[in-house]
Amino acid sequence: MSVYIEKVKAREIFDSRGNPTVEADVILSDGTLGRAEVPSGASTGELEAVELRDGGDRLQGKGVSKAVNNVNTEINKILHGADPFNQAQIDQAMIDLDGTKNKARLGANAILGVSMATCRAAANYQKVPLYRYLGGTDLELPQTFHNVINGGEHADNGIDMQEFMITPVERTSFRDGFEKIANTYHTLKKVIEAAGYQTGLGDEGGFAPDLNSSEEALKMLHEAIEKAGYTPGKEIAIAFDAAASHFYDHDSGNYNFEGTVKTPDEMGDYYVKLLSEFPEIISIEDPYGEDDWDNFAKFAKKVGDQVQIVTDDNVCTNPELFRKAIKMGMANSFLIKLNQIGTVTETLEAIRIARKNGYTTMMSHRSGETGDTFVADFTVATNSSQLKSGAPARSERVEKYNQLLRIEEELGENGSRLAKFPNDVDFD
Ligand SMILES: O=C(O)[C@@H](CO)OP(=O)(O)O
Ligand SMILES: [Mg+2]
Repeated sequence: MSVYIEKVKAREIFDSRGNPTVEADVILSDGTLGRAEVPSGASTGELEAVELRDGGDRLQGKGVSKAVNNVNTEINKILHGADPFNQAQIDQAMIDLDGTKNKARLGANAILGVSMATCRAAANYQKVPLYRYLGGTDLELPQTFHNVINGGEHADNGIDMQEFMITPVERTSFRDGFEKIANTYHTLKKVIEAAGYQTGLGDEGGFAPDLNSSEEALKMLHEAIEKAGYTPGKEIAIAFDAAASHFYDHDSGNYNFEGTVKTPDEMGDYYVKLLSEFPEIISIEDPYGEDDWDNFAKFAKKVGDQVQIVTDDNVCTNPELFRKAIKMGMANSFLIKLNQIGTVTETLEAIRIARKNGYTTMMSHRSGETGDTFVADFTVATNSSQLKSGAPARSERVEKYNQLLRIEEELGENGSRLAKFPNDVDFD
């Protein structure tokens, strides 16, 4: 082996919500550096790998010095001399060192930082872009989903559903699609202002007007698409992440949704009504709570042939949980978040399982983000076809899209393939 890992080290930096998070460096024996920053979620699934926080409370600005220390001591010790091109071996060594099922001892934030930084160091050593190092050839640019109205745990307003997204359908290039999204975003601001609401932003850069209903948010999106000069469903479509665990009542099994109590069936009727009112809705994420697998599966079976149903909080990018969901037929799409599982290798395994079983994959940022664009390269490298990374505003979100613009340029604007929704999968 000509080059090996000389040193691994980490430090505490801050994320887009002003909370401490981990940055990891992997330094190779020839001095090559790979660096990665770890994002952090708010609406986290119960079964996510553990983000190690000093004092344990993830949203109170608590530090990550324990996770940083684990990188600088134990992880540094076992990875010294390791082959940076053997990603699977490196990830497995950290999993074994941790010794728990959910990375609770060393912290998924510690392990993921090193896992991603290793990919970067290897790519830098070979002097190839990250997406090439991880993905090789035959790559496509994803369809992007932009959260432009924020609710739920991402905003302080009366909307219970978490994310209202717009996505470009008909587009001649990635750039063309992104320009259409930016135009719609600017028009949406005017629509919200005209209706007399504030246009302050939520965690993911979308507007957070104090509306009282999700339906009202969808109406505004519909109006903004039209006023921007596009046809809803043709050039620009709509998707939402209900993140329903947030309004699920575990005791009664009902949903406390925007001033009403709905049974699971009533919740389903509500979504069906939204689908008929807004036929431009093409994707629904987490319509049911994370403990409500049966109703989730029932709903997916009912409408899954007409709309993409994405599962996030229930399955947490965990290959084992993916298998359970597939057996139950509980959705037709998986959300993919690196830090829910904690290593690059396990994330690749989750994507492979999804693909083999005809599920689409939507790659995702976290609501607490950094300037790191790893997720953009990773989406292209894995041909994940879909990426949600927030609004076309605020640099921790936009940098991911800017990276995709650069990748499109590198691949050759006319020669690059654009992902087709829904990832060439037939929902029937
Ligand atoms: O629920 C989600 O899909 C994510 C990302 O948008 O939010 P968070 O990072 O807060 O879990
Ligand atoms: Mg979600």
